[in-house]
Amino acid sequence: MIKLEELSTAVGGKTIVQQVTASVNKGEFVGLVGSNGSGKSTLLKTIYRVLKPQAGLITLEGEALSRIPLKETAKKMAVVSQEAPLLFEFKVREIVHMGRFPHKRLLEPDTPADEEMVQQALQQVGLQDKLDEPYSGLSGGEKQRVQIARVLAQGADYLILDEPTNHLDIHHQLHILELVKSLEVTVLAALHDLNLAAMYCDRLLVMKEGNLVADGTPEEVLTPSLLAEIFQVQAEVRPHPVFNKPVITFFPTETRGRNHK
Ligand SMILES: Nc1ncnc2c1ncn2[C@@H]1O[C@H](COP(=O)(O)OP(=O)(O)OP(=O)(O)O)[C@@H](O)[C@H]1O
Repeated sequence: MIKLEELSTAVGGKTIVQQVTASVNKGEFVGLVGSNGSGKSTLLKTIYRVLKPQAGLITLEGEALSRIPLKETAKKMAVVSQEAPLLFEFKVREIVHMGRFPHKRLLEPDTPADEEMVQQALQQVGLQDKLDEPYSGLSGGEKQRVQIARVLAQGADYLILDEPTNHLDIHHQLHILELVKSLEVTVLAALHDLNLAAMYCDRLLVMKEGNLVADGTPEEVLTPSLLAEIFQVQAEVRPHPVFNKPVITFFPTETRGRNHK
């Protein structure tokens, strides 16, 4: 379980995340949603320890995160972040092997078991053919799938994903979210596509201007009034005809009301 207690984070002297109290229970797939600039990435960066909390506490399985050595955190928590600048040229297999680093001593060579995990992870994201290709030559969506493969190879119980599907076509969006869901790990993922969030998440946390303003199941949270408040859009929410999850239909701004006299 990841627990946030009154968590605040400042960037450049400005408090961005404001006193967020929330939890991600073991085995849950929790979506983090909110408008651009609402603080989702900043909150996730604080959880994966790129940023230090300004105030408050984060615990992982009951232990204060700040007291857990970074390498131990990496064994438990894998991250797909938005920015992954690479200064050197790596092959796809080398990127995925990086997922094994937390499990090894410095300069310890890769074992056949590591190699098998790497190959299996690439197979799971459908990129086994790209094993020896340069990472920099891949498309944005392929790079994102390699990052997911790295996370799979890491074998962590907690996944922190910052918009893990924003470069993917619809087939791969569904495939990756289904794959992540099937792992039965604990997931906290910032997602922009609210219909996908509704389909895959057990619970949604909604951010607005750095505050957590809603926390509940997709059915509880994704109401027309919340969508209007958070995203300034008019929308209709109905249950999915097969899966019974909420499906949101948005009304384009310029035709708002035209067909609904
Ligand atoms: N390094 C930084 N320096 C200054 N301001 C920052 C920095 N990082 C984030 N911010 C500010 O913090 C706010 C929240 O940004 P954050 O990236 O956390 O939002 P987000 O909800 O993830 O947005 P998006 O949906 O656009 O990815 C924004 O106003 C942003 O400008």
